Amino acid sequence: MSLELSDVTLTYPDGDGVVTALDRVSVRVAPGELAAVVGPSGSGKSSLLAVAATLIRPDSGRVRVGGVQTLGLRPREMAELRLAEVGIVFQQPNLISSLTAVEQLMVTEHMRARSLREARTSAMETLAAVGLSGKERRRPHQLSGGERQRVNIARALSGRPSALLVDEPTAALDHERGARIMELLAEATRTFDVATLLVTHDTEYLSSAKQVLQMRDGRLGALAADGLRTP
Ligand SMILES: Nc1ncnc2c1ncn2[C@@H]1O[C@H](COP(=O)(O)OP(=O)(O)OP(=O)(O)O)[C@@H](O)[C@H]1O
Repeated sequence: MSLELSDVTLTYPDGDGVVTALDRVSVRVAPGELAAVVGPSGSGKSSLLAVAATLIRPDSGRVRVGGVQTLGLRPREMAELRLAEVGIVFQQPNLISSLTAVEQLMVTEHMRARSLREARTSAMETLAAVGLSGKERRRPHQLSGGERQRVNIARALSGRPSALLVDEPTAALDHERGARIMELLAEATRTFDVATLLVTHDTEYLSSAKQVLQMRDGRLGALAADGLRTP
């Protein structure tokens, strides 16, 4: 089940007028596919992620996640859909300092009303899939920056979402670690058959992306060698 935004427009109030953060944006990401969106600061990348994550309702247009059309859903139904179908990787891992890696995942597993035993088994499997076998009982301060980012990614994948939304995953990492995290995201996208939409300033790691799109002034187009080509 893919992630699909069709003709999405989002405005924010700005004094007497409005700012158009997303201007008739359409994008479709298939399961197992990674799409990257690049664009300058203020172009609308965070707004795109927030709408795709069902955190913000657009003014117009349609958002479909995990086969569900979100238009017309009540806030509670949106929250349930988000919990079941959406994984979000924030730029900062925001791990809880007193919890071990496996416990970080179990917190979100438990929110999905799983038994503790099921939650632990699933959390261990997910950590293994991101290369953290043997480090399940470490707390955040006992992990490297890259390993903390892996726990962050594993936590977002732990509910087996249909869509994975990733905000600037390489921003705080050096070149080698940044490249490894992008490879991991590409691999996890295939392993978990998830539709991954990633936004980034970094244009150097885009080879793992199936689609590369460019956001400019709220409009999304294919990234062409000669600049923006609107669809
Ligand atoms: N809550 C808000 N109220 C008013 N305007 C906003 C709000 N959030 C964002 N904007 C405006 O919407 C536009 C898009 O912002 P957005 O945060 O989506 O850009 P971005 O590409 O993610 O930027 P950055 O790379 O700097 O994080 C910008 O003009 C921004 O000033």
